[in-house]
Amino acid sequence: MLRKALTFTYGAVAYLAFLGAFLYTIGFLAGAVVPKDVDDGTVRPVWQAVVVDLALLGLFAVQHSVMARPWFKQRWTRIVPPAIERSTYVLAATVALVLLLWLWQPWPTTVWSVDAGWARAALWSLYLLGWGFLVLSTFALGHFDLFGLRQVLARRHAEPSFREPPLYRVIRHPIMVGFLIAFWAVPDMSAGRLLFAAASTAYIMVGVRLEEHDLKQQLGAPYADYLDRVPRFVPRPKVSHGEH
Ligand SMILES: C[S@@+](CC[C@H](N)C(=O)[O-])C[C@H]1O[C@@H](n2cnc3c(N)ncnc32)[C@H](O)[C@@H]1O
Repeated sequence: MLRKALTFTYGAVAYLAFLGAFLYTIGFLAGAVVPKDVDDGTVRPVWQAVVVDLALLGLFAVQHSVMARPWFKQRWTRIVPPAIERSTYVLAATVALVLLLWLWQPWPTTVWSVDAGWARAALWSLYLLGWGFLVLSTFALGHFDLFGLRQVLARRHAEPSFREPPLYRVIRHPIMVGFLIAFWAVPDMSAGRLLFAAASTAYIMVGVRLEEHDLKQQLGAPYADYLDRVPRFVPRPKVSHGEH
């Protein structure tokens, strides 16, 4: 009974901590609502900001990539109970994200700034739409699975199974598309924010390939067929087959 309660509490704390860091990130990149955003802080020499920021992004990328690999999970679950493997991943991602938000060095030089009110409104709407699309996609794929809550409730590890909910029938990586929209749709782009967007985009391009490679190994023919049928990021126009 105690073990059950502890397992659930661990999963719930990991989820809520991630949710807090995630919501902070929306304000951090928008430069609104939160006390410290992407362009705030003491301005240091550019090379120092670039080195620190790339190291913080690199830490996040390494944590994500290594802990998501099947070989790592296999070894890791000999140490941590399988039921909390995903929650531990979520907690580690939260720590990496909080470090990034906390230690990020500003590079506030303006790269572009859109003046027209209508264009600013359109870009901000797109920004929020990107985050909204991302959250919606997590629910389409399995929100409670992705964040480890189902595993701590069922008290067991979830084996990967192929899923193709409606959004995933159009593109293979809607969550990543949500991130890409949110990273780039911004009326005021500083050099620091551009560094964040460019490095994160490069990481997403690598990360989805690693994920696809693993899923092809784990899920076999249905996923290989899915790779052939469904595009990665950009929906294919529907070809109408006329009557013959
Ligand atoms: C953060 S999600 C990102 C999913 C996808 N790349 C996206 O952008 O929407 C990563 C997890 O989704 C799982 N996943 C991705 N596509 C899947 C599919 N079609 N069926 C089942 N699991 C999938 C991966 O195994 C991984 O654990």
